[in-house]
Amino acid sequence: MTPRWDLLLTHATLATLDGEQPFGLIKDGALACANGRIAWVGRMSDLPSAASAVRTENLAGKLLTPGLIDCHTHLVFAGNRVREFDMRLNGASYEDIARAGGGIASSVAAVRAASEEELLQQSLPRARALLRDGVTTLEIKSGYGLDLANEGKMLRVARRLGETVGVGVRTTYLAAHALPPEFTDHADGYIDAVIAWLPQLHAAGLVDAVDAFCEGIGFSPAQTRRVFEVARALGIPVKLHADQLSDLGGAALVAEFNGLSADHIEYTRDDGVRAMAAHGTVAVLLPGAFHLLRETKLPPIAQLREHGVAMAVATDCNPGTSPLLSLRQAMQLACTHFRMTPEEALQGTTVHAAKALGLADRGALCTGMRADLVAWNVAHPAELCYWLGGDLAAQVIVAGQPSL
Ligand SMILES: O=C(O)CC[C@@H]1NC(=O)NC1=O
Ligand SMILES: [Fe+3]
Repeated sequence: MTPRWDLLLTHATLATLDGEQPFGLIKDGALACANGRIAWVGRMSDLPSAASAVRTENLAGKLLTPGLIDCHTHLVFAGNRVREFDMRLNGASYEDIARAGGGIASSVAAVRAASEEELLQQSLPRARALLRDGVTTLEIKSGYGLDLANEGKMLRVARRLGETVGVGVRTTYLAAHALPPEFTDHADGYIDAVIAWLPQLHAAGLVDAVDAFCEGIGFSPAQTRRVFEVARALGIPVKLHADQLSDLGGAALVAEFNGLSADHIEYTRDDGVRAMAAHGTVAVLLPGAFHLLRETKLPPIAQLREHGVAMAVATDCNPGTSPLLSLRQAMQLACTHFRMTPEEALQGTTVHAAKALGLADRGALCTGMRADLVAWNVAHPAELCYWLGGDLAAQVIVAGQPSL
């Protein structure tokens, strides 16, 4: 039977992220889409001669990759915190600012004051900026509402962003991000509330995963564990802001719950890496926050490689530690600061990022996967980590449809 495709892209340099070749590279390749899925991928010389498509486009050697997946963002927020940026340039630490009532708390006030529509309108430009730079799936966390109504507002805005911009969105409930003013000095009572709100938000279809900020200026391992136990009882996967500023054993804790990912992990020790390897927990590396905070403690990249822990890379787009609007820039920082290879960085924003979100239908150029694709104005995948800035995405295709 002659295949009848919707779209056929020819003469492309395919970075499939599949197979034995570095980047899964196929020179002079072709890829066909049908009904939003990849229907055929391979060498031009193997293309079925009778194949035809509604639209055929010759990419003339351009690089074609899977759509990029930003697996860790706080993209929904109001206002910004440029003043803190200036304070940090003058020597204040992230903790100093948080303890002085700035930091996350100031974003909480702004989100609570914003309507759902205002929050959507302020967040749309950030989602569109990431899309223009090749992102076709976004994870978006709550965590600036810190009460039921405002956490729900954030999660609804996250869902609406996906519908409005036309990208895939996975939501993460991060009410355990900071202590709201009404619970000052009463962290355990706030965790009771965080746990109480979860079933209702999950029943409303707003929660795909649960996260917490396990840190000296966040919540303790014991408080984190309480949240995770309720998530597990509800069948919701977990992930964790783990060991970012100190070693609290966060990576081992989220691995114990078969967590999707441990994120940041600058201070994670070998036992945490081994636990992640044993449980298939992905390491999500966030070089934007490392860079903006001028952190010096590197995540345990060598141990992650040694133990075969999948490494993802994300923007951590947020107004405090990582106002980063380019996942490609995060890849560049991951190579420059963390010495990841360009192949590891691209794996980190495709196949490994999909794993960090529990998604098996995207992240590589394989038959049957979602036809989320980016055609780039470059010839080799390493250039995605090489160029700083620039407008490299020639076409972004989501579920087989051009999105730009
Ligand atoms: O500063 C913010 O607004 C969020 C910072 C972000 N959240 C977290 O737990 N760690 C981070 O880097
Ligand atoms: Fe974060």
